[in-house]
Amino acid sequence: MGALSIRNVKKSFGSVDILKGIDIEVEAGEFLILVGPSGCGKSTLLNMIAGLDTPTQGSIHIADRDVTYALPKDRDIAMVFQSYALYPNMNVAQNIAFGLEMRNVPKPQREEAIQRVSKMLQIGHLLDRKPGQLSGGQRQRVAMGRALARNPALFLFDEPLSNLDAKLRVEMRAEIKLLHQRTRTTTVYVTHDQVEAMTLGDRIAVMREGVVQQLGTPDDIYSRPATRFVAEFIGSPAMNMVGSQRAANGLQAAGYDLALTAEQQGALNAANAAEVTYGLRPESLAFSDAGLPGTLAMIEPTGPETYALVDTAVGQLTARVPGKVNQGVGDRVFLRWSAADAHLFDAKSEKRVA
Ligand SMILES: Nc1ncnc2c1ncn2[C@@H]1O[C@H](COP(=O)(O)OP(=O)(O)OP(=O)(O)O)[C@@H](O)[C@H]1O
Repeated sequence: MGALSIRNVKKSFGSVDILKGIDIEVEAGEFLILVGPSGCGKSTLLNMIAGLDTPTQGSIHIADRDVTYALPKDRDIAMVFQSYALYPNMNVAQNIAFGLEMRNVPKPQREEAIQRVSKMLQIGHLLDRKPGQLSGGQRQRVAMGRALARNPALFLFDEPLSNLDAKLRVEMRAEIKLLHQRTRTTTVYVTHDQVEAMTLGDRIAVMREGVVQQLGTPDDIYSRPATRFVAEFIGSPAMNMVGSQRAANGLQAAGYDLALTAEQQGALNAANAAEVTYGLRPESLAFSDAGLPGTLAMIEPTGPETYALVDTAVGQLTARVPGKVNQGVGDRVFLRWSAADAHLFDAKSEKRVA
């Protein structure tokens, strides 16, 4: 059995069902991401793992122990929040050691823990400062230090980086990853940021309206999204979605034949879907001398690559091309792609067909 089992967990507030039966098994040492749009129930689920709330139905097991109704302090977990929740009157060392003191850990061991985590997080020079004398990134490091001092069985993070500016967020993200590589503490990390999800997670649970739509490795989620929602939620710019109909020899959108592989054709025949959403990641599109004709509507250079919005008969498509684009707005262009790069979804059920 795993380090954390979430079994058929449901949660309702009054008559509103917020979580609709969540099943997740987390292995020891794994870094699991819960990601999804605002209001999908990520924090509600995390709070139940932490013991800050109880499920309406189902159970939660940590290290094979049923903790569904156990108090947070009896769960051997440590939690890091978006708001650092440091004690303003205590210095950094006291903040780090506070949890240990509450558990009556003797002073020499507390000192040892302060040294260990402050070295790991490179905050040794800040131990005498109060939280008010620290930057946002330093505060978040102290909050992590406090959690690490305890050597918990399970680390829980609730959007820990969302209060930091963009540059610091990238730095702290790398630090959290390094920290996990070093400690291998089983971790559940809530975010609505798909880049954090992709870069940090061993596996990602993509949630929508209280349901896990897909649970898989970052590569599974990106390369084989199980639903249209997952396909559009992960990846930036978002996957292009073209509405299409079955035709005698494949798929058509606005009279244009969309290329299919033999395998996709077979899956389509088996799926019996009349309307199909044909998805193409922006990086799957390239400019060419022939292909789908269109007009360049907008050019967004980012430096290493350019996002080009192209108006075509099948709708506006975003292409993500390396380097610069030589053409200008209003120019006629042709888009080309490999059929194998297309993602097919049943337009009705929104589930992946191929
Ligand atoms: N105590 C509560 N009483 C009633 N409704 C609640 C309560 N707590 C949360 N909700 C509702 O449950 C839903 C899920 O909330 P939750 O905070 O889990 O979402 P989230 O995915 O973490 O979103 P965010 O990214 O915005 O934090 C929301 O619609 C929220 O309004």
